[in-house]
Amino acid sequence: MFEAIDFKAKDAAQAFVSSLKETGFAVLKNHPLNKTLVDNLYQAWLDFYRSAEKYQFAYTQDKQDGYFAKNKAEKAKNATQQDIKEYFHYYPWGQCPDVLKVQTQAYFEQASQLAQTLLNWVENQSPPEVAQAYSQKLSDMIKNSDMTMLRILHYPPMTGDEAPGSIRAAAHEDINLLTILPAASEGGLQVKTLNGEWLDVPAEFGYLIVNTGDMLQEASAHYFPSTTHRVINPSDRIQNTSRISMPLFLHARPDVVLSEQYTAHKYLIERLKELGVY
Ligand SMILES: O=C(O)CCC(=O)C(=O)O
Ligand SMILES: [Fe+2]
Repeated sequence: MFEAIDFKAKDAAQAFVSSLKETGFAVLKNHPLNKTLVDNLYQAWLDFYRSAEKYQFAYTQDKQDGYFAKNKAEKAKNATQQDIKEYFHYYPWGQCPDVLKVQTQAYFEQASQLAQTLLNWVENQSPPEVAQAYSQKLSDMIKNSDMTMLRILHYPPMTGDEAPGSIRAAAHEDINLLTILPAASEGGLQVKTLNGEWLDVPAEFGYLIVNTGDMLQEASAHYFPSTTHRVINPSDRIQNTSRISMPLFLHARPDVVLSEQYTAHKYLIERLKELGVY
């Protein structure tokens, strides 16, 4: 089970960073995200996904903003089937339906600010030998970055016609530095522990999931492990239900050196190619 960390506790930063180190993720309670705003966004984006308007926002390969239809959805590295999902990549500079813009931008700012705070915690709590190996301070890696992105996902109700073996989101690791993931509208998210067990993550707004992405793993020479996670298909009881979720992916500027081998840009492009979206 999870031990939730109280975001407002005195030792929160230390507890948070040691959880990332031990498991690649952390569960935060007493977090500052706004439930009403998130609920409203889930409903408003669900309406968008139910309309044909979505097709006017198709993503472009070079910028990666906009709508990814189900048949364009990424295929997790090493997975044999595409995920059963459609999604939208929101960047402040990118495409967004007018009716969703104000609230989506408000949430983007709220979640980005929290992500920055948490990255500062990681920076301050990194052991000296790890911190010395960062090419620049973690907080500088995201300065003026326009790569941080909000992904709004819609997992449609299951129809029974899904390709055998396909799953809402196959096991994967996130590409970015840190991911901020409020409870989805339904359960299904599981994270893999370091001893290989799948653990159900609570889908209650009070618990916020934060996980390490591959770029932080790379920048820390694997001191911080990047968590493997997935979204399993619903049981019979909720077959007819859509699922909406909204991870924020905190990204470094493209020029940032992560390791001897990679800049953030090189790393991202390599990963997008593996996912079949670039
Ligand atoms: O839908 C979720 O709960 C998780 C989504 C996810 O892991 C992702 O899009 O990277
Ligand atoms: Fe993910």
